[in-house]
Amino acid sequence: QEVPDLDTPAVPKEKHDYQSDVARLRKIVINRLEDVFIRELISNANDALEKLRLTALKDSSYHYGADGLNITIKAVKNSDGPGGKLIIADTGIGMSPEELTTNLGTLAKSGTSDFLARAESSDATGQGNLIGAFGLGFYSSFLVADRVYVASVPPKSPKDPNPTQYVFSSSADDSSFETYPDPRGNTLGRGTEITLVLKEDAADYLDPKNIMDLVSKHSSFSSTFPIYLFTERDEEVPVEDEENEEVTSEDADEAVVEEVEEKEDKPVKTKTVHVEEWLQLNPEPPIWMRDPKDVTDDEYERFYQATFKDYEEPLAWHHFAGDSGSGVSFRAIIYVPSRLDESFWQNQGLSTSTVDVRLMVKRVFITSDLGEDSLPKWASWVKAIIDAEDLPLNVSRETLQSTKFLKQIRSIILRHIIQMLTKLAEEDPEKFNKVQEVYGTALKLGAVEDKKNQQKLAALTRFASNKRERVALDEYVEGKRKGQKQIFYLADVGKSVKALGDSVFVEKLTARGYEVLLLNEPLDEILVQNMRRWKGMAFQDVAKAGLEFGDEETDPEDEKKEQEAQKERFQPLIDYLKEQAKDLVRDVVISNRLVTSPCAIVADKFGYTANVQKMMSASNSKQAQDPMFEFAKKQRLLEINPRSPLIEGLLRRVEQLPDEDEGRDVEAEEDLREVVSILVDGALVRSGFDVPDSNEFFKRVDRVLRRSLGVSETAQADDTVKPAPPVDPSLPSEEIPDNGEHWVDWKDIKDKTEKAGVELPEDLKDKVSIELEEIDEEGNPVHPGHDEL
Ligand SMILES: Nc1ncnc2c1ncn2[C@@H]1O[C@H](COP(=O)(O)OP(=O)(O)OP(=O)(O)O)[C@@H](O)[C@H]1O
Repeated sequence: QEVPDLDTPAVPKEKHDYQSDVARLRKIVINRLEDVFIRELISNANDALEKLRLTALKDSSYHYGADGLNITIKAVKNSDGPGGKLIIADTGIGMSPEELTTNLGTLAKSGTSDFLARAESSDATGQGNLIGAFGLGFYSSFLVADRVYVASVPPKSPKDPNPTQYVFSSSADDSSFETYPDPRGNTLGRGTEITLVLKEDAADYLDPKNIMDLVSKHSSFSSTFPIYLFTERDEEVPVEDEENEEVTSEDADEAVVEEVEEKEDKPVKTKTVHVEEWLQLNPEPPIWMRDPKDVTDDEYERFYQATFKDYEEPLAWHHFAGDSGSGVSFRAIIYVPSRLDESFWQNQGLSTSTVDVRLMVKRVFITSDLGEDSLPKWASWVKAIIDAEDLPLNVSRETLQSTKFLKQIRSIILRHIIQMLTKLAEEDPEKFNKVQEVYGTALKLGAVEDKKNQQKLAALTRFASNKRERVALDEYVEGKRKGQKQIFYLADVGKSVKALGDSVFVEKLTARGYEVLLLNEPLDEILVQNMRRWKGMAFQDVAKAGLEFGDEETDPEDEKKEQEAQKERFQPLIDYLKEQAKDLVRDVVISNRLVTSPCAIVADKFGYTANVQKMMSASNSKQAQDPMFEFAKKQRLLEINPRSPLIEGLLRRVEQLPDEDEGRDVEAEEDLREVVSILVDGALVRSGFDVPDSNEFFKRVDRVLRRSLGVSETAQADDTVKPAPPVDPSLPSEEIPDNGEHWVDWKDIKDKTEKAGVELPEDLKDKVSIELEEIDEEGNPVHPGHDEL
């Protein structure tokens, strides 16, 4: 039966304006020719089919019956000239007239403006990727089509037992679109048919071979439903036996003798037939159902890109089958994307996006919303597809919840992602390094937050150290020195690893060959404090009291004696320092951690390290004003290095101070106090703390410098300054011409100001004369001979 054309002038049409973003978007898309359109349309068709299947699962009044769920592609060449149409149809959920208008005429997606900004500003390269990445699906049709018709009709339902098929029509350069009832009537029964009237230069897409290539390149994984391509060809087929027999039987009598010969010689009669065939383009079972041995890396990558709409390749994946423990067997693939979304650290709370974990039952997509069982924050970047074999197919989310399966999925995925990364660390260190670069901090977050998996996750974390770029805790333990019972670390958020390595606290450990973890990420210190020990070794902050090398007992007897002697010898200095620095530290001790530095400030066991103190002050929380904070702040020790010549010199000076009955030398005492105070402040800075009063500190440094240079301590700098001249109200206000440029080139100013003077505009030059005179601070002329000017 002849159907009226899709677009007849007789039909009354409703005209709509595109939402402005859509107009912007179409401009970008249309100007960049890419092959992605077919992938986008297939992916939309797949979504529509999935939606229908889900709806039918939940609502039994919908059924898709025996007519199947599929996607078809058909190229139709123009009979009267070059060019033609490409028709992509699906038997999915379809769209009502209102849906045609809202879905295709508006962009509701939140990321769209962002995309527009990026796409408009970037150059043409990689646009296909961008389009794919942002899934701007339907509009990519205009890459290849001058005009696009979308005919669509929703399935019959009790609410609408007789839905009308509607058409959306728009040309590539229109800023509006039309909708109208399809003049052909309801030709689809159910679903959507997209007709692309191909541009002249897109005629290649009329060749089925090219479409086959494209689909296998971009879309073989975009759909779990069969994709059929219409093919037609002329074929020479042998004429049917019956006909042949008819011919031979006529002259059967004569032919008997020569039968054999005749059969060989006589050309087989053939005829040309026109064969039309729907060829399935994706005959393979879905990738997760296949044996991992038979799936190539390329297939895994393309499947990932198509399913999770990521234009980059995944870093790693793991394909496995298993049993949930509650009797549900499943197959799954989990992927590690090559980058962590920028929003990862910004989003508060649990955030898994809708495509991240796709739960299927017997190949049927059920949900990607695991609700309260979604992955914990640290693993929220995992992309997974999981297909359960034996759940009842009519599962709704509610019944799913009660099957315990969702909860199990969560721990299954977490377990496997940890297993996979652990294996990767052992077998492919290079790739694991990449994983570290992207997910290092997320894994640390996991080790802090996911108590159940803490040990395994902590084993996957890596830290910088004074010996290696990256070290695992287990590697640290392996490399420990004899007797060593502590894992040494120094933490200072934001400092470079090098600066940490150069710290006074690390110098001795480095010199003696101990490994020190250099922690500069916010989560590092939280993690080690949270875990307290690893494989029986306690974490020890090297900036804190309690540092033990573990070989102290084995020190030879005479060495111990020497230490005792040292303590005795330095006692006068220790007493003196204790008194001088009593506001800053609780005690003064001889250090076992310094090599070349004269002294350092060390946090007591329960005091705050510089790092913690900084974080607390910066957070400006109530905590910082808490008296406990003040108390903990002072829980510090001043450690002095007996081998430093400076300390040795200081000891001599303290000993030389005349005591009360000898008559005090006030000046010498003052001198010494100043030196000590600078030394202690220096130690604070060197140990990462702030000096209590930096003005005082620099004044003292200033005085000591004067003394060492032999400059008078009381001589004042000439502190007269030239006051800023007032504005003369009798002159017109100075106007700075606004030429739109607000940046002034410093060089211009310099050239012009080399000589004092005033630049007059050309037209004023002979009308105005200006005299300049130099004035002093009080505003009096400096050169009485100014009238010579
Ligand atoms: N074949 C189709 N059947 C039913 N609805 C469709 C079809 N194609 C598009 N739509 C509807 O039009 C909307 C817009 O499609 P478009 O491709 O522009 O974006 P999208 O599919 O939402 O995004 P993405 O491509 O990232 O999934 C879809 O969300 C869907 O509701």
